[in-house]
This record gives sequence, C-alpha cells and structure tokens, in this order.
Amino acid sequence: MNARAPLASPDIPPRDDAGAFHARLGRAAIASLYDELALEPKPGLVSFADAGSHDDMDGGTFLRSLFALRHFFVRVAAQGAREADFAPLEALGIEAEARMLHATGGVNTHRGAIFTLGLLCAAAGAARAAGERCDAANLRRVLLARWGDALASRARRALDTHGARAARAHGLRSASEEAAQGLPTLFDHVLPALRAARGAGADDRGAKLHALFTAMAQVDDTNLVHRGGLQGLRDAQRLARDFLAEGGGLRAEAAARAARVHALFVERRLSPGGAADLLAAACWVERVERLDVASR
Ligand SMILES: CC(C)(COP(=O)(O)OP(=O)(O)OC[C@H]1O[C@@H](n2cnc3c(N)ncnc32)[C@H](O[C@H]2O[C@H](COP(=O)(O)OP(=O)(O)OP(=O)(O)O)[C@@H](O)[C@H]2O)[C@@H]1O)[C@@H](O)C(=O)NCCC(=O)NCCS
Ligand SMILES: Nc1ncnc2[nH]cnc12
Repeated sequence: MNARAPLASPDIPPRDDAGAFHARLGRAAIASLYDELALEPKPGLVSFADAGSHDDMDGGTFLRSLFALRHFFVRVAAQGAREADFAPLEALGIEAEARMLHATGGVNTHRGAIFTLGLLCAAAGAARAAGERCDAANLRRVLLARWGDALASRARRALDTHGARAARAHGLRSASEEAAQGLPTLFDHVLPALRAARGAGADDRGAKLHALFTAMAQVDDTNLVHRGGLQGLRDAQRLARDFLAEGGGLRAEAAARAARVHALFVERRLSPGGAADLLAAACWVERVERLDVASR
C-alpha cells in the first residue's frame, strides 16, 4: 500500500469542490467567532480574561456553544447554494439556536451571530454557486436580492424578543432590520474600520478594537437597551465615539483605554452583544475574501 495515498473512510463521502468550499466558509465562521471571544479587553463582553457584565456565562460557555454550531454554518452555506427560499434558512437557524441552548444549559451566547453569520454564509454559498466572487459588495448584493423581501417582512412581524421590544419602544434598527437593509452597519462602517486600521499599521488587537468600537458607536445594539434602557445605549455610543475620536485602536494605549471603558460597562452591567457579532462578521468577510481568491 502506498503510505502517501489519502486514507478513504467508508463513513465520510468525498467532498466535491462546492462541499469543500462550504466547509471552509463554516470554519471561517467558527474562527471569526473565536477571534471575537479571544479579543480583550472589550467592554462588558465575555473573554477568556473575565466574564464582563455577565454572571451566567464565561469563556467556556462560549467554547461549548461554538462546538455545537460547527456544522450549522456549513449546512446553511450549502442551503444558500441551492437557491433556497428564506424558510429553510430560518429552519436551520432555529435548529442551531436549540443546539446552542442545549450546549450552554439555556444561555443565549450566539443568537445574533447565528442569524447574521448564518445569512452571510448562505449569501456566500449562493454567490459561489452563481460563479460570482465572495467579496463584500457581492455578498451584500446577493443577500438583498435573494432574501431581502423575506427579511423585510420578518422585520415587520411583532416578535416578543428583547430586540423587537426595544426597537418598537424606541424606533431603533434591530438585528432583523439590519439584515433586511443588507447589513449597512457591517458593510458601511465596521468592515471599512477594520481595513482602515490594518492599513494604517494597527496591530491585530488594535484593528479589532477599532472595528468593535466602531460597531458600538454605530449600531442600535438592543442588548444595551435591554440592560440599560435607551440611556444605556446612548452612553455606550458616546463612550465608543470618544474612544475613536482619541485615535481608537491606532493608539499605543488602545488596550489600556479599552480596559477603562470595560470597567465602566461592568459597573452598569452593560454588554454590547450586537456589536460583538458585527466584529465577528467583519473578521469573517476578511477571511472569506482571502479564501475565495485562494480557491479559484
Ligand atoms: C431575528 C432574531 C435574531 C431575533 O432578533 P430580535 O432583534 O428580534 O431579538 P433578540 O432575540 O433580542 O436577538 C437579537 C440578537 O442580535 C444581536 N443584536 C442586538 N442588537 C443588534 C443589532 N441592532 N444589529 C445586529 N445584531 C444585534 C444580539 O446578539 C448577541 O447578544 C446575545 C448575548 O446577549 P446577552 O447580553 O447575554 O443577552 P440575553 O441573554 O438575550 O439577555 P440577558 O442576559 O440580559 O437577560 C447573543 O445572542 C449575541 O449573538 C441580540 O441578542 C432571531 O432570534 C431569529 O429570528 N432567529 C431565527 C433564525 C433565523 O431566522 N435565521 C436566519 C437564517 S440563518
Ligand atoms: N463575547 C461576548 N460576550 C457577551 N455577549 C456576546 N455576544 C456575542 N459575543 C459576546
């Protein structure tokens, strides 16, 4: 037997090119969520250093959640490639939420990420199947063209969630509305901030802090409203704008300044989970643009 021959397993069917690409999209999603989790210090959020403003979860809870989600992102990318309507994507998303809750003992670690990154994986699967590049502009266009109408009618539905209640009470743009509009905060603000910071010479942590604080300054993070009311959201946005105005992630002292904001958030139990998801989504788009080019 040739010792270098690839091992064939009777249980695992060989992957075609599309299947291999969907697996890479899924791995990129898990790696990007890990990037977000591992970044520290970050305001009020869980990292491996501490649990921020949370008493029901820590870094280990997030790792269990990530392990439970590893197949979801691959499957949703494959559904996207099949020209799926919104309904099968939604069914996969609901199943993934159940897996997450099972893995974490009922704690919501990644509901927003399942939604936003799930849609992005589906859009990448669809773009690739149509022979188009998986770059930021195409991903946004495909998302809107394929599922924009369904997402808009979903956003109008009166859901009984923290996010929907906060959006109704204060006229905010919730996670569903962000998606229905083609993720404007991600594509117009957070991803450009990540790229600009890297281009200006920020190190990896500085660039990610720059992107995270940009997300906090821009998005109507309904988690902040749920914990701290409208005032909580506005104060968090102001602190984020101040951080950016003083040089953001480009300054040598960025981490020390982020640690001070972290302490203020923990004092008030604030946690910008929606902004954290947008950082992960920006890291995912960066990765996917690279792997799309490398696999052609
Ligand atoms: C469409 C849904 C995502 C529901 O969305 P909705 O806005 O109605 O409400 P929420 O259930 O409140 O969840 C939204 C989550 O999205 C993140 N988020 C918040 N604001 C925004 C925003 N403006 N733009 C984008 N994303 C946003 C946020 O998720 C992150 O934070 C969560 C952790 O927060 P934590 O502080 O622990 O909060 P809780 O445990 O909830 O409360 P307490 O601890 O304070 O008591 C974590 O999930 C992060 O990811 C919001 O939580 C969706 O549920 C849905 O419809 N799902 C079906 C699946 C589907 O259709 N999928 C589509 C194809 S894949
Ligand atoms: N690191 C984190 N901590 C708390 N909530 C989050 N939602 C998404 N990422 C999070």
